[in-house]
Amino acid sequence: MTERDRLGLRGLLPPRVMSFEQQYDRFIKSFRSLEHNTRGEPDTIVALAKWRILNRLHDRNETLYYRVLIDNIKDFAPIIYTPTVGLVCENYSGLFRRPRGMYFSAKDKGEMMSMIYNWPAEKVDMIVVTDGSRILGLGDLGVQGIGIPIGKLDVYVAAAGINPQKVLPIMLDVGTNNAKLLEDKLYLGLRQPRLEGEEYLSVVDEFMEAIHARWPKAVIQFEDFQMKWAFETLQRYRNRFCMFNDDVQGTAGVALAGLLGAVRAQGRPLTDFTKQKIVVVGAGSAGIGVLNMAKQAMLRMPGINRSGEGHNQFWVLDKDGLITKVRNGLDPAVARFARGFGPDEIRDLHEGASLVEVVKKVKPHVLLGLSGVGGIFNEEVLKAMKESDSPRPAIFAMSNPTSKAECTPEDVFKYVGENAIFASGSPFSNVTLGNGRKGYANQANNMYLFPGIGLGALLSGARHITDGMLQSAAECLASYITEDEIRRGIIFPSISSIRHITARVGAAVVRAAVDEDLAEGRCDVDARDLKSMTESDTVDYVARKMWYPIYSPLVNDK
Ligand SMILES: NC(=O)C1=CN([C@@H]2O[C@H](COP(=O)(O)OP(=O)(O)OC[C@H]3O[C@@H](n4cnc5c(N)ncnc54)[C@H](O)[C@@H]3O)[C@@H](O)[C@H]2O)C=CC1
Ligand SMILES: CC(=O)C(=O)O
Ligand SMILES: [Mg+2]
Repeated sequence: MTERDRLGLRGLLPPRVMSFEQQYDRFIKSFRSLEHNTRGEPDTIVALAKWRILNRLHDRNETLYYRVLIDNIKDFAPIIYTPTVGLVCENYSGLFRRPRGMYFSAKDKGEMMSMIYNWPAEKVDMIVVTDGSRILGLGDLGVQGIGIPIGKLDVYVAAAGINPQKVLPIMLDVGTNNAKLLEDKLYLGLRQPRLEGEEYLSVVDEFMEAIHARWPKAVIQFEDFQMKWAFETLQRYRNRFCMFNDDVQGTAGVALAGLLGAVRAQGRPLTDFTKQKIVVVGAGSAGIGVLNMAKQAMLRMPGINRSGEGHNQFWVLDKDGLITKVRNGLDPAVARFARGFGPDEIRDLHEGASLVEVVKKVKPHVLLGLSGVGGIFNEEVLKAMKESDSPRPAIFAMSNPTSKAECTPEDVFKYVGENAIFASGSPFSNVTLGNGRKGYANQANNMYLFPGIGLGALLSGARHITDGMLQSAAECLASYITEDEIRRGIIFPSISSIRHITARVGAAVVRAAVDEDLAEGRCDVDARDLKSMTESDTVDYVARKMWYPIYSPLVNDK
């Protein structure tokens, strides 16, 4: 009541004061009754209804929203993140009620340095930016892609404890090539084809300079840019700004942790990673990111010729089938992984060979999908995986959202066998196998790493994010799982532990920055303080820095 008096609210609210706990319970109760009342309705209707009730809470009470999210992250991540966030982006024009974040468009050229000051918060720590050109596996969604930075930053708040007052979701609207959106009268973005070449880059350059001018210490995460711009912007900015590309670098670390888990699941030492035969379906920003990081990890292992010559454990397919050295016009990033034609190299395969042919001939240990093509690991492909040279064949169906997953866990345990290891980008339920055993549906999503990469980079005060920092993040995630869990087919921890995982990953990133002499520290913790911390001090420090949602008194009680 004192607070109401001091804020001039007496009479503007009903008399009874509800506690935080009561408000929390009331929300959860209304959420559960929504679940009950929509039982039997189509999945998309239910998903959007759940998203709406959470979004309304987000708009009116940030503290309660984030507490609800943190406490129920396993239940709510599929609503604010993949898969529902994909549906929200697709229907953004109809769902739009109020803006969130900032929108920089091609029309703002020359104005960005001043418009950045329109953002009302004094301080920004974490930025997620997209140009909407490749939203999950849903393609070019133009301005509607803003849902992705919003969802990613919700995960930052929940997992990394970034203060929600200091996050900024950003849409760079440079047009869209999606004909349906260009014709849609309700479409909220620029109705023009995407800028290309130098015109495109000059918009992104100006945007990056504007951000850097106002918040030089902010970490900038690039998200869901189409492949050519994902790689180009990463090369262009990674040594000049504190930025990373989550689809290329975050995904790679998560996939590497999963690949190492698959080696352990076979009861083999980690150094046997160099002998794994890995088929990757999808040679886009995510697939190539994974291949680069996996190759680097192999080259660090003992007994491997460090030039990497003669060592190609990967068979990579894109929409035109198996990629070989005779393919014309290959992007140099992809060409590194093209198969040659030596007797060992090609295994009776040919340029453009189909997935099923490749799996039958190679008998891979791992089949990893980042293709954006739902169901491409069909019955025939999965049955061929049963003949894998691994006693525990691993299938990673990493494309998002759920409709784009390369296969389901049910099909994997049915066609590949109960010993298979399964992981997917979007969440699936575990599968009940015979004898009361469980087939684990692991989630292999970059959400295990990006919050820790961003938080670690921020707290280290490093001016850029190096491969060493990313590698430490991946190794930290890989070592999180115990031998017993691995034996049972669990290769990723539960999303419920995301804060705990993020504190560790964040600390690993800080330590790597210290080791590379890049950590400058932040606020009252300087480079020397960071240097003097042990590993466990660093975990404590990172955990202590996490924001946690409670009502802070605005006035002190008498
Ligand atoms: N689980 C996770 O954490 C992540 C998942 N992803 C998912 O990965 C997917 C791909 O993302 P990007 O690599 O950025 O997209 P991209 O558009 O850059 O690449 C897609 C690749 O798939 C290939 N492809 C298309 N049709 C194919 C077919 N029928 N057979 C074989 N290959 C085919 C294309 O040729 C291209 O090489 C998306 O669905 C995205 O949601 C991306 C990042 C993280
Ligand atoms: C998870 C993610 O970043 C993607 O699907 O693009
Ligand atoms: Mg992404």
